[in-house]
Amino acid sequence: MARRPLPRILSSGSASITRSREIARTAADSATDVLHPLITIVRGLRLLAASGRQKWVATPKERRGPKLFLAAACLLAVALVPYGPILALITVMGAAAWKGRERTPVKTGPDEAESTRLRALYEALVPYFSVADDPEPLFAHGGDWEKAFSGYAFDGDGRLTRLHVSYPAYFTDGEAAARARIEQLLHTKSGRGREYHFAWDEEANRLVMTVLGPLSTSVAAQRFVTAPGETVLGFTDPDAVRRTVPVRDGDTTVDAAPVVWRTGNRSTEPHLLAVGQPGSGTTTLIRSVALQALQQGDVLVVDGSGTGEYGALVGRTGVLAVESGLGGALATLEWAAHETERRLIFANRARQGGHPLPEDIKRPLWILLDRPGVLGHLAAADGRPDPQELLQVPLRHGRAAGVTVVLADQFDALETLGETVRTHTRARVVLGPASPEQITAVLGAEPNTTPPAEVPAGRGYARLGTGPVLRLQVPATPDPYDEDASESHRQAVLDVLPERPGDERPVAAAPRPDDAPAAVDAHDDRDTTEVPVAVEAVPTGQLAKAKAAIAEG
Ligand SMILES: Nc1ncnc2c1ncn2[C@@H]1O[C@H](COP(=O)(O)OP(=O)(O)OP(=O)(O)O)[C@@H](O)[C@H]1O
Repeated sequence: MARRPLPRILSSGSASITRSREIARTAADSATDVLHPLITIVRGLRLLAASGRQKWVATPKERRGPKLFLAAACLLAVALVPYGPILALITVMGAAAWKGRERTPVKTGPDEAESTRLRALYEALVPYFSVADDPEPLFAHGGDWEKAFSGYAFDGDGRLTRLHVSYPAYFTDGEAAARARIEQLLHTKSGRGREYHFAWDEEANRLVMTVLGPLSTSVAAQRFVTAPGETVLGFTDPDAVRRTVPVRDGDTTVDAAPVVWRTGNRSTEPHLLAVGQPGSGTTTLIRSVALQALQQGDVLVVDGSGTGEYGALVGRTGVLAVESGLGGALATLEWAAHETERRLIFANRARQGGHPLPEDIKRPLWILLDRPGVLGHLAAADGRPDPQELLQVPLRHGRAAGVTVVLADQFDALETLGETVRTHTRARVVLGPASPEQITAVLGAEPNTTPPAEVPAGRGYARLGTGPVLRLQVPATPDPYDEDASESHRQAVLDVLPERPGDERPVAAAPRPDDAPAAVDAHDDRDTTEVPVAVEAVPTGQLAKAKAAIAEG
């Protein structure tokens, strides 16, 4: 059926109506612009009159007479003074203009979009925070969300950044699963991709959700202001720890909140285990710990990944060995086990005899083991003992002997870690993207934040013993020979690296005490029988003897 055209009056009429409306709107806008000063003065006069009336009403009756007399006298004076009335008029107009000026309105409540968001959140929480026979439900479909949300804040994009939720006392906030459901829901509804912190106040039945800003990634390796025996694992949220340290951040110095790990014979977490996905920054963490350890102690590095990422440490003062081959690793760890026993015996003798500790056992010894899982695999294939077995003595007795063990591995190697390692590494770190379950498996507790799916390298969580789970950003400590790393960060590492005594000589020929192990070149010698040549240069060293024995059989 052919469509009949609209009557002319209707089709052209609507266009002319729209045009007239536009003209009227433009005229109104222009008039408002022109009359704006007048409108301001009138508004101001109205406000002045209102405030005058209020003052008059508030004046006690017995004082009204004198006030009236004073006002009349002023008026008379103004009238008699030359140009008085004109000046008075200008003053009143000026005061009215000032009073009537438009001020930015103070925001007193959520706008429409924000109210809609809060209502949606409230409705989503109803099934979790209500029961059928509650006579006065705080959460009910179509209920009053303002009673349940006592505080809230939004960012410039209209996304929630803080929310205070009051919940009914019968909600099972003691159950981790119940809490996790609420956290998951709030996290999802408030926008993914950000990290949320949840603080449950079980006594007051209140939950505070806060969106956490990202931790700074610009702090690089440097000499941190710490006491002897303290190592900065990284930096966390300012309100999570009680202390701050001044750190260089680019060209400025800022106060940062450190995650400080205490080692030594009073430490309750004498050894550390770091776990992450490949590329999450565990090697960088070990490098950062090594640089700090070298300020007061000696370091043995065993690099199971064999990628030569510790090459910059080779031959530095205090670096006793950097090993990556299985044979060398076994020998080094065997030496470390004997050294732990020796230190223990001498320390006991000194204590029993009432003497101070001998100088040669005072310097802390650090055993840094990256990817022990790989070495364990190689050892099993070659019918040799797992290097982890040699760690039993340092792990068990290291605290009293001034020996600290740091291990790092990937999630998939967690099962290969033995019982001794698990029991004695009470300082724990998880780096990189990880599920709440993975984090809980390593730290023994859930983080009270929602781990985001994407995190920069060196970002994760730390837990010292039974302490709280802390967010962590490890200082940027790249391999200074890694040309892909930032030049300033590489230079920062070079600045804190100890010197190489006699840089012009071969590393192995550097002078060492007789019983100290040799500085061994960090080649990835996957040959499991060959002992690195450097060891032969110190035939009197204990490490050399141990290596020779292992090489023989
Ligand atoms: N804290 C950090 N700050 C800045 N960059 C970092 C940090 N940690 C690691 N990186 C960068 O991330 C990359 C991987 O780091 P790293 O080698 O330490 O990871 P990994 O966990 O040992 O990985 P893999 O075991 O696969 O070698 C490197 O380029 C390193 O410079």
